[in-house]
Amino acid sequence: MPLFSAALWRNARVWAGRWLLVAGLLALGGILWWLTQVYQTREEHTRHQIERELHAINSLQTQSVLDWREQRLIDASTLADDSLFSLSAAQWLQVPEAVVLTQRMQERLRILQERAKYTAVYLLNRHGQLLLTPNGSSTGQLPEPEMQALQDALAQAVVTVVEPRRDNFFAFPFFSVIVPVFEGTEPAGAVWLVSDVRTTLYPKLQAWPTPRETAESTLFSRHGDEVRTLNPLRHHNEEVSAFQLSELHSDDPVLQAMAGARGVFYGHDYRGHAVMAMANAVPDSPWIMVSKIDVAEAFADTQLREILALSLPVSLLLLLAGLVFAYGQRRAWQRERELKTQLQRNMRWLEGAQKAASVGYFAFDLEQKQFLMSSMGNAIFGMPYTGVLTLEDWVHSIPAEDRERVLSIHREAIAQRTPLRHQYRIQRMDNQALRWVEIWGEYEDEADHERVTRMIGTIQDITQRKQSEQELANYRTALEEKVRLDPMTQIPNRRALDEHVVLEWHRAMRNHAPLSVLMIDVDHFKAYNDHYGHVAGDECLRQVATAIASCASRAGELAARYGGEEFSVLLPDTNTTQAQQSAERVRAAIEALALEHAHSSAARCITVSIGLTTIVPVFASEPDVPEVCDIPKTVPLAAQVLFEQADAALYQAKQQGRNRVAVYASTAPETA
Ligand SMILES: Nc1nc2c(ncn2[C@@H]2O[C@H](COP(=O)(O)OP(=O)(O)OP(=O)(O)O)[C@@H](O)[C@H]2O)c(=O)[nH]1
Repeated sequence: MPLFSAALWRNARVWAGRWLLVAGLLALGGILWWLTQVYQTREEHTRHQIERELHAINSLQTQSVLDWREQRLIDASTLADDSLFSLSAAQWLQVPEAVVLTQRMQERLRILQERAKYTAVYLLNRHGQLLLTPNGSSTGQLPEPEMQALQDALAQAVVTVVEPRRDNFFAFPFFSVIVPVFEGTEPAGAVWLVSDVRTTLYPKLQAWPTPRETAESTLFSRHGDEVRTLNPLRHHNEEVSAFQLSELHSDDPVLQAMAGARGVFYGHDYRGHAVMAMANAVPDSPWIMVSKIDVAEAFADTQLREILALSLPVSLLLLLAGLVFAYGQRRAWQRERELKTQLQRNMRWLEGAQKAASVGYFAFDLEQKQFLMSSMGNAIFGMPYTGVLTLEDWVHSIPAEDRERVLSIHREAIAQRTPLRHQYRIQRMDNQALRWVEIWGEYEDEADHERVTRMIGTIQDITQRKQSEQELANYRTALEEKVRLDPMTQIPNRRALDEHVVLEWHRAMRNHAPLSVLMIDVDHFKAYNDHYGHVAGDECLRQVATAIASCASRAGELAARYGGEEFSVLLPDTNTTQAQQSAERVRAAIEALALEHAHSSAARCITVSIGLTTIVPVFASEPDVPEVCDIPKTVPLAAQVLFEQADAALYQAKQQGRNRVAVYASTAPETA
């Protein structure tokens, strides 16, 4: 006996498979966790890198703007401290019509404009009237904010600035510096230095050292509920210079910066995009520099790079898993194909066998009330192959006289849930021919009777078998008849007589009725044979037999050839007197044949001698009937006594001269 049985091995394989699956899932989970950790670490690293980049750029640009602003103020302060220029300007303001002074003043203004790269330079009086430019005299009045700045500059003797703004005065946004001019201690006027911020400031903000598409630096300043932008917004279709605070997202970097946020922070900008931002105030100004970049862009490259890097092991894993899966699928597919081929071959064999044996199979759906049939199943009912036989068609195929019987058998089988074994006749649908079929049916799932819905089984055309059986039965009957018939005389033989006498003996015993037997022998038949020949002897015996048989016509009576030229007649329910009469009728009937017998001592024709006996059979144990010692207890042997007694009587008839009837006479009573 093997150490491990097949069941144990199978069990072990199943468990090994389960453990392998669990181990595989755990390994996959571990790898995914490790990949996530690696990805998060690298993402954090990238975040720090971008924050550093943003910080550097913002600081750089803030410093650059600060430098630009300070440079403007330094230039202006230098001008304010230039006493020679102040003196010249004050003189010219007193005598503006002096040509030489005017030319000298214009020259100074031109040098100033070119050196400090101002967009416009004006000399104006202390009332704000524009008087002189590098290109010639000028007219007009200083605009309002600058007017206020002029007042402050003259009052405090300091250089004042007007923050960048838009005004109809110029077609561009401009930054103003007012430099006061004094004559001694008396305010005389001022120089108005104008910078176009588009050409002087914007380039400093646009210079972003990395090729980022969404990177943007903007200078903001707050004015009540309004936020003004100093430079245009990179991603705004229209040129917007101001926002209402309410228009901005609650976490807009500008709002956060206004609220004091500094360093790197996150939010959503005016486009609604998630951004990383950095804010810095420009010292000594109301400006706040906000630099930002879209989170999506900041991490896009990184994510792509990380995903590409991390996807390599994942891809390898997936490839491996895919290969294993494909291998498994291929094996399963091959196995399935083999099974299908095997199944198809088996089905072909089965169908061939069913066709040869005229067997079809069916599935009877108890709920749908229809038979699902195989092709042979349909063919047996003489219908084209549809795969279905409706209950109605099936019922109609059963001959009307058999229908109720067949249906009740089916109903009972379904009700009792017992297997169906049944033979019945059907009428084919195509040619109406009557056929015998045999049906074998069982329920599909016998274990669960409650849910039985189908009976499956086979149906076979057994017409030929039935015909063969019938022919066999007929042949057997004929054979049996022949076995009990004497071939020459065509009347029952000794065998038939023996069987019949046993039956009648029993009946007589039950009914206490007399039973008589005639033993008949043809007289001098040897002489007849010798004289007329055996062929004539046979013919004579046939006629004698026919005549004797015609005398035994009552129910239960049987005439038989006992052997040779001896015949016997069994007369049930017949007493001695009646038997004598019957015997006389037989004797007379033979005589009446008038078959010539020239060598008979009894007559000139064929005659017979008859011995008869009558017995009333009784049970040997009956108390009031004296036991007859010479009658055996078994019925066949007891019946044999009848023939012995009749034979004895026949002997007497022969002795007494033949052609006569003799009754058996003994000392014993007539019953046995
Ligand atoms: N032709 C023919 N003869 C038969 C047949 N069976 C028996 N026999 C003859 O019947 C004869 C009987 O003769 P026996 O027994 O001597 O008696 P019997 O000549 O009839 O004389 P009793 O009986 O004394 O009158 C025999 O010769 C048999 O050959 C048969 O089937 N056909």
